[in-house]
Amino acid sequence: MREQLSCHLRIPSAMQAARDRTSPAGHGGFSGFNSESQSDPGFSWTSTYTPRSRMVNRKARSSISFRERVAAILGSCANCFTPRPEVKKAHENPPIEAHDVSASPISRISSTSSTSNNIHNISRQRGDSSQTKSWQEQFSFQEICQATSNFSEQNKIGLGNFGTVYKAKLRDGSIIAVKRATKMHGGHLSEEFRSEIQSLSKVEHLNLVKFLGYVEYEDERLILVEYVNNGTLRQHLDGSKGEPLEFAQRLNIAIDIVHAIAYLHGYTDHPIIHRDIKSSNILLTEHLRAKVADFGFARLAPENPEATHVSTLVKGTAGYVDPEYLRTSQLTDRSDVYSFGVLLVELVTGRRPIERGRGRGRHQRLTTEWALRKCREGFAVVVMDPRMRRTSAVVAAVEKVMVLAAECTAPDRAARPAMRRCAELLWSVRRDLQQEQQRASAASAGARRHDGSTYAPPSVTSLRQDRFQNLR
Ligand SMILES: Nc1ncnc2c1ncn2[C@@H]1O[C@H](COP(=O)(O)OP(=O)(O)OP(=O)(O)O)[C@@H](O)[C@H]1O
Repeated sequence: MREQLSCHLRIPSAMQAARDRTSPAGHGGFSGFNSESQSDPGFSWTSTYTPRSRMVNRKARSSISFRERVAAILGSCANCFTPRPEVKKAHENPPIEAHDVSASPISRISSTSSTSNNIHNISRQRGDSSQTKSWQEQFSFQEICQATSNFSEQNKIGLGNFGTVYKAKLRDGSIIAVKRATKMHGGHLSEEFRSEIQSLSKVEHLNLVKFLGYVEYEDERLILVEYVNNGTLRQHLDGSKGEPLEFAQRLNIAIDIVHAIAYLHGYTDHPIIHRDIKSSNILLTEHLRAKVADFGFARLAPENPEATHVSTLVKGTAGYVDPEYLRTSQLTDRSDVYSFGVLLVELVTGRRPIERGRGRGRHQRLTTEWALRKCREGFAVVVMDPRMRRTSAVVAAVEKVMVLAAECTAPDRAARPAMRRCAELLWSVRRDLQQEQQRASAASAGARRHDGSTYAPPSVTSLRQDRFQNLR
């Protein structure tokens, strides 16, 4: 753990360089990395696919120390391109009743204080001279009690392994999310760890949930993060939130996710591995922008450039964990790529990685295995979430995404593409889809103009089975 912590501390020195590589554009991509300029990379059909999704004992996760959980959540970060934390204003959210709580005297400390105390502030200096005013968030346990109406049921928004998540309204009207550790996660936080928190809090990206601060008070441990107001991707795929997502929206979400993870992996010479990429860790904004949350298991990639992995206790979520990581306990950025591949299948099918309710045996229960088998047989259209509209353009795009998913989930991690490569591929899929849809709508308009008939898109049966022919 000590080694891990020391790795974390080196991040900020290279932060600016990493920032520079990140595009301010929403679904755009990396700067200096123009999606339009990418030639259609096509797909190399060389990977072999024999997914071996396995269960991970979730109980093992509860043994994770508070330190480890916090360390990681911290990557939940911020938008590099705005001067202020993008917290929701009161008028955008249901009001939260704040009432007084009796609390022990709380003293404030600055983020630079070296004294042990119960309040921790994160200050961020912005390099942009137009945004010279650095901002500093200060939080006390008492304030958070008030902001959450004393951790009322009404303000409870979720429950995870770390603890309970609450919505909180700060005095300035901002809305944030507060993760309150269950007491078993308690423990004293060292100065070293506080310093680490300060460091990791500087990892910022539009598609990462911002870390705002933390509070340590008696046996209470609170992590304060940006509130993202439109539920998790899993809730949307389950249909418990919002309208059914169309494929183009899912593709945009995948691209947001790939940007966030590629950013972490490309974080200077000390990449960060998320380790728990899953649909319930993807939060959506009202505009369906995705933000990757919960660095619950994050840790840094190998510090030594010659080292190819870090050895670690296997952690993650059943169905998403890289089988090679499970087998060897050796973690690389390609373990995140595996989880991302599973997530791609989830986006296309709408199903969870493990569908316990679907009959006996592995036939349909292991979604990735099932879906890729269907694709290899030429039935990509069958695996599509039935709530999505199907056109030939969409089916063609789905096929490409499924091929990428097959590559990402290749048993041999050396065969898996880097996240940056995944981004390039998804950009090209989106570009092709948009062009195809524009052509179709132009043809439709033209057809109506000339003869009054409506445009009939090509049959979806014209699947390009050859895409999958080399996938085993
Ligand atoms: N920043 C946030 N903004 C809005 N809602 C959030 C936020 N963070 C978490 N939530 C809600 O709280 C729930 C629990 O989140 P948490 O990160 O603690 O656990 P989880 O990711 O669902 O599971 P696990 O602990 O296994 O990672 C989420 O599913 C989500 O509904």
